[in-house]
Amino acid sequence: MSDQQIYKGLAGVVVDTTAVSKVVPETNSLTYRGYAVQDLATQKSFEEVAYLLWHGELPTVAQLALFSQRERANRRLNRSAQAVLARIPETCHPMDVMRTMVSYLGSEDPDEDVPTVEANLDKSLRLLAVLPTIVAADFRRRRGLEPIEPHHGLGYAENFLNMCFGTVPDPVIVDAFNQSMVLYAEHSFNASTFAARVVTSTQSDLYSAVTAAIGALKGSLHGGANEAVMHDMIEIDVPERAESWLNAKLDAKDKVMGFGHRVYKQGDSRVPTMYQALVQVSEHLGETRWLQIYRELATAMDRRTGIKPNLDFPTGPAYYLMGFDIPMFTPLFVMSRITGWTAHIIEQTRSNALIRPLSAYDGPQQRPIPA
Ligand SMILES: CC(=O)SCCNC(=O)CCNC(=O)[C@H](O)C(C)(C)COP(=O)(O)OP(=O)(O)OC[C@H]1O[C@@H](n2cnc3c(N)ncnc32)[C@H](O)[C@@H]1OP(=O)(O)O
Ligand SMILES: O=C([O-])CC(=O)C(=O)O
Repeated sequence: MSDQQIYKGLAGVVVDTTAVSKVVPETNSLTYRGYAVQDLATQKSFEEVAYLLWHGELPTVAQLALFSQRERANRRLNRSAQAVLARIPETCHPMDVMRTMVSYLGSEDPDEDVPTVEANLDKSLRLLAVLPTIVAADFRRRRGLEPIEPHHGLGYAENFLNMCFGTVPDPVIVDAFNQSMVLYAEHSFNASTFAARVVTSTQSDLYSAVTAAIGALKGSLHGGANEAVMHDMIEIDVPERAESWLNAKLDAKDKVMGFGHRVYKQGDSRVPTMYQALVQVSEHLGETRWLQIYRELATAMDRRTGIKPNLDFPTGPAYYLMGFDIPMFTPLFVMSRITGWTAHIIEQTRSNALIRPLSAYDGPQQRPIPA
């Protein structure tokens, strides 16, 4: 065995600087470009936060108007992309659709010899605008429904919800959805963002980096946890069963999805805001079963392990209550995190160094090929 220090999972390793966001687990704080995420979630639209992440400052009224105009103008999925979507089997996971569609869109958007910030910002905006159209069309086709065209008179959240459900829901739902988009948008060097930065560091293109990030987000230790949370809650079924279900899970040494975090050990800074959004949605709809299971599980988990919920824990039931099918939850995360990923891709491009760590070899010693 080597005597080199191993940083398994890169835990605790600082690999670069970033000006996009700051996570301070000790004070339970998360800021995007210096603004507290709780303030952004409750006071700003997702479009404003996207602008902030990409440009470093919140938009003026005129800048936001121009940004929204460009976002609205890029929402339609062209015919060739619609045809690709129609060819992807409905039996696959919707995250496979996301990965394939982003890869396809990359083939329609030519690379520059040397990617400029401006060109990458344009590509990022096109993805921000069109991903909701893809998610909504995929959601509807799985229900045997025709897609609904984007509505240029509606903001990002209203338009997306309208494309999914054929109606703009009550402002309570729109607001909770907007908050989830803001809270999911960015989180420093998480696994999917790091995957995007690794791909970018080889001087590959933005679509390749986003495709890799989608693959990383799909896993249940990362974005896929929001789906797993809801499957678990449905299995638990009634609040009274939450504690015994949890104990059986922990006794079997299984992970409980939606709990724990690589960086936060005293609780995820985004959870209180999303929990309030979940409360609002539950009370508005008069359906508090999932909220009660949430409380029972969180209390029992804390009592037994001290491990706290992460953001995927409240978003799971919130998205379910909003009417989304469970396999669509992680694609919703993609719609939001496209902003953080691309902000990091642009930052990595500006100040690049090939990402290539070392490994300590622990295989067989050198040996001759058998005769
Ligand atoms: C938006 C997001 O991506 S947030 C993350 C979403 N992912 C999940 O919710 C999946 C469930 N959670 C987990 O698997 C983990 O907490 C992770 C992967 C997120 C972070 O884990 P790490 O920092 O690598 O810590 P690690 O997995 O080593 O856990 C440390 C200890 O806590 C335990 N632990 C951590 N999370 C959990 C959990 N969710 N359920 C049960 N035990 C847990 C581990 O079993 C381990 O115990 P041990 O020391 O006795 O072996
Ligand atoms: O930071 C992480 O490791 C995971 C996470 O919470 C996120 O990506 O939002």
